[in-house]
Amino acid sequence: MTKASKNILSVAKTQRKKEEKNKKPSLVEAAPIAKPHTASSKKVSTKKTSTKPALPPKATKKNNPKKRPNKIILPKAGTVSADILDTLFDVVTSRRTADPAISHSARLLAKGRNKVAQKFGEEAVECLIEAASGNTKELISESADVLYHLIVVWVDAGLHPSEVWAELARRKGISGIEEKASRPAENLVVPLTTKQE
Ligand SMILES: N=c1c2ncn([C@@H]3O[C@H](COP(=O)(O)OP(=O)(O)OP(=O)(O)O)[C@@H](O)[C@H]3O)c2ncn1[C@@H]1O[C@H](COP(=O)(O)O)[C@@H](O)[C@H]1O
Repeated sequence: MTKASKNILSVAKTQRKKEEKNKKPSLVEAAPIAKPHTASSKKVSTKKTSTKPALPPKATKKNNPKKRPNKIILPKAGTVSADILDTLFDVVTSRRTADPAISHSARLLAKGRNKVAQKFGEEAVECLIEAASGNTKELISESADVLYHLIVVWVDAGLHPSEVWAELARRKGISGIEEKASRPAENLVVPLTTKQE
């Protein structure tokens, strides 16, 4: 190596160190970096150092793929639609004939209607406990359990989600208060006991 190229290498290293000190590289920047365009490097690079490879980036915690832990990227709230319920229904339906040894849905469905209904009730109670306790994070998890087990109930009952969606659509725009007031008088529940008795 000539004295001139040693000097260039030394200038490049110092420059790179300065740059790394001033900013944290992103994953995109982890690609090999080009040599800095200093006046001296430009002058000589066309002759003696043009064939030399660029210096590899220094491994840091952020750009070293060997040290980066595998991250599971979960969908963010707002990026998944309720269509996932229809997909889940199709999956659980397909499990009716699956091996109970490898499918929780198959195992549950094989236990019969009472067990399916009981599991849904248990999950609903767990959900309401989290709601009443104000535990938002746990409420998300328990709500997902409730929806899954409700879908198992539907599969067991031979009911298609579109029937429930249609019922919700029918109710759209009808206030619950208005609907209750329009019920026939015989449907009103009369208390069996009163405080006067
Ligand atoms: N969303 C769910 C889901 N939510 C909860 N669970 C399971 O429901 C079970 C509830 O646990 P519990 O201990 O309360 O109930 P348990 O194991 O029946 O116990 P016991 O009450 O009988 O004593 C757990 O095993 C959970 O993993 C679910 N299992 C499956 N799904 C979905 O259903 C798909 C099909 O699953 P498999 O049928 O297992 O292939 C999966 O890909 C998921 O998308």
